[in-house]
Amino acid sequence: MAKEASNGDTNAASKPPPSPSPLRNSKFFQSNMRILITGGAGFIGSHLVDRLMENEKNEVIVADNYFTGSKDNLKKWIGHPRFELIRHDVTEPLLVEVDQIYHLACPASPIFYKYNPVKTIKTNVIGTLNMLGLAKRVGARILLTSTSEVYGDPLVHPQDESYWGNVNPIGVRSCYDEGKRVAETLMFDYHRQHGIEIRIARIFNTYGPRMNIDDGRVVSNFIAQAIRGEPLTVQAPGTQTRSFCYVSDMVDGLIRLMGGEHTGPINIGNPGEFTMVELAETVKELINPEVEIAMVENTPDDPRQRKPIITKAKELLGWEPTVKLRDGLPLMEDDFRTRLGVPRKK
Ligand SMILES: NC(=O)c1ccc[n+]([C@@H]2O[C@H](COP(=O)([O-])OP(=O)(O)OC[C@H]3O[C@@H](n4cnc5c(N)ncnc54)[C@H](O)[C@@H]3O)[C@@H](O)[C@H]2O)c1
Ligand SMILES: O=c1ccn([C@@H]2O[C@H](COP(=O)(O)OP(=O)(O)O[C@H]3OC[C@@H](O)[C@H](O)[C@H]3O)[C@@H](O)[C@H]2O)c(=O)[nH]1
Repeated sequence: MAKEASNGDTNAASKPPPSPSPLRNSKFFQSNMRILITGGAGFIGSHLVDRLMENEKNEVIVADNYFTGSKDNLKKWIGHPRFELIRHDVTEPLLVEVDQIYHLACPASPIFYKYNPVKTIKTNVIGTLNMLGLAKRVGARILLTSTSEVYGDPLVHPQDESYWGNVNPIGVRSCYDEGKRVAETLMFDYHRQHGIEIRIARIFNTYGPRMNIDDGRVVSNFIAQAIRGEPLTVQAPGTQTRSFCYVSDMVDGLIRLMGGEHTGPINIGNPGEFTMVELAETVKELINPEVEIAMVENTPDDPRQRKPIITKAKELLGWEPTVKLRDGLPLMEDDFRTRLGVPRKK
């Protein structure tokens, strides 16, 4: 006779072992890639979530403290069986079983990263250490979204990945640019010392729908100002340059980098280079020819020029941007008009 099981079921020993849960056979458990995105409620992160969720084999977990991000950016996925959202600050350890980690968590707009500089550097250093610790523990591949700001105020122009940069270590931007430089160092030390699979993207200025309206970055400022009919605030001298990448191109580059064989660092950005006066004139022409352009005071240590060389991305990832600034700006305008409640004039 079968030995009585503790639950009183005398037939327990003769039955096949119970399957852990009937959900095992549902779609949820058939995923073959479990992906953590830190900072996934932010601008780039939420677009990355959208793209990764399109693949039914992916299960996506977002960890975000909502400092500059919002649940609103993820509302279409909340409740989806392949999606989880965790309120979590990366300066604290996190344990989740994942195969890949996209580590984006960090405020990106200068006004936000300068707001609490000690927290920004903690996020970059302790946050990256925690995510590397997680990658080591569960054997995950980890991608860091580093930045063109590691080149500082570059003395070499345009910039390729071999340039070591010109960064002020004690300036008001250092919490971010030195923070990201340490984060890159940690990535390579974990790779060399512990064999962790790492990927580093050096992202150049990215724009698109879902940027915070009062984010403070130049493209979101100019578009919101043009829609509201306010002067476009060009920070002096206006001859400083940036190269702007549309967010869908950026997400494509990040996914290719994660899926490829190269650690990086690899520049991901659009080499089209514009002065801030040129950008203001383009926004004025496309969105509101009536607005004025006003020259205002700049902030310390503003890099004077920035343009990526993307030969590595082209050759190693088969990636290059496809959306020109003139095509991307109207797509962002639509989103800003909807959120500001200001429809286009007929
Ligand atoms: N957008 C760009 O032009 C650009 C350029 C270079 C690099 N990057 C990098 O890409 C990443 C994403 O940038 P973004 O433009 O989407 O910025 P964002 O501010 O919209 O998103 C950052 C996200 O990280 C979250 N976050 C911040 N600190 C956190 C913490 N301690 N713990 C958990 N979550 C935290 C925020 O709440 C937000 O959701 C950042 O790492 C940024 O440095 C962006
Ligand atoms: O209203 C504005 C805002 C900004 N600017 C100028 O526009 C340029 C770009 O400034 P942003 O604040 O958009 O961004 P920055 O290029 O300085 O930094 C960004 O670079 C790369 C990323 O890591 C970050 O997203 C962010 O730090 C600067 O020269 C700034 O002086 C204006 O002329 N007017």
